[in-house]
Amino acid sequence: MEDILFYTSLPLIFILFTFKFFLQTKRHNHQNLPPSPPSLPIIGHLHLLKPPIMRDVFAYGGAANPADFLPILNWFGVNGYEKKVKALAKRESQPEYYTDQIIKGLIMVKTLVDEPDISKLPYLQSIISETLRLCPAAPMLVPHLSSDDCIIGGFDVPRDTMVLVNAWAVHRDPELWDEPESFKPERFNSGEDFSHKLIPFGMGRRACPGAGLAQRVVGLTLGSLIQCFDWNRVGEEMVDMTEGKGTTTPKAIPLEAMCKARPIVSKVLS
Ligand code: HEM
Repeated sequence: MEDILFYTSLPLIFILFTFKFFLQTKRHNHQNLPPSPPSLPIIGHLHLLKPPIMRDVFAYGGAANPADFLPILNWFGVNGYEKKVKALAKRESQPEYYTDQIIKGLIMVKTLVDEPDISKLPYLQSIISETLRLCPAAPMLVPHLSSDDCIIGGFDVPRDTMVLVNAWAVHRDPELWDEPESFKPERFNSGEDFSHKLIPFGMGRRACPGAGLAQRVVGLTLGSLIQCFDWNRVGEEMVDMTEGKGTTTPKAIPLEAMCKARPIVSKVLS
């Protein structure tokens, strides 16, 4: 008799246990919902992601479904998880809204860009290289002094002469660059060796020793800014790229831009 009671109670205990697990999962999911992103200036005409949908996508994406472990629960209608995911799928069906860009964003938003990712983002690197080509931070590099009599480009240069390298002109030389005045990051994807004509860090023994560090930090900063915010101009006019005076090519008119936090920012702030 005791045996019969024991064996008949086993499924009951198992179902109760599973139900408890289900309730815990439910509570856990609700507790872990990240807060909505803080409201930042909104750019009116940009099509923005809906934060509540994103919040639910991330919450359900990481949740365990009890019915996956015990399919019998589906017969009893204890499949709230599945219902929620199906309802979410209906809320998300806006084909005109889900452009390739948005879909790529949804896949990559999962985690914040980190230093090891930078080398795997060649187009980001190309954007940085093209920016340094057109706007080298030190357009005349740093003044050098010839340590001996020498000939540079056919010119006799006596010892102790100050030598300036016009990197700005080298970077826009039509003999060296195709469409030198155009901003074309893709030119760096050709596999060509640019080390002799792209010289924002100088070259040779006195080249910038911080080039590797600078490229990583700029890549990480730019990557994070693109990943975390939607950007736009403040008005209709294009950004004024006129160069101001100074050794480090400041912009004549400081850059002003509008940004709107993407949902991933809530992850950073929470
Ligand atoms: C985007 C960022 C940077 C740019 C565009 C840049 C550019 C340059 C340039 C053009 C030179 C002169 C090279 C020459 O005359 O041939 C230089 C020199 C130098 N840079 Fe940078 N640099 C950057 C970041 C850094 C960082 C992050 C560090 C240090 C951590 C650094 C340290 C130095 C030093 C010590 C020199 C003098 C090297 C020497 O005279 O032997 N730079 N840099």
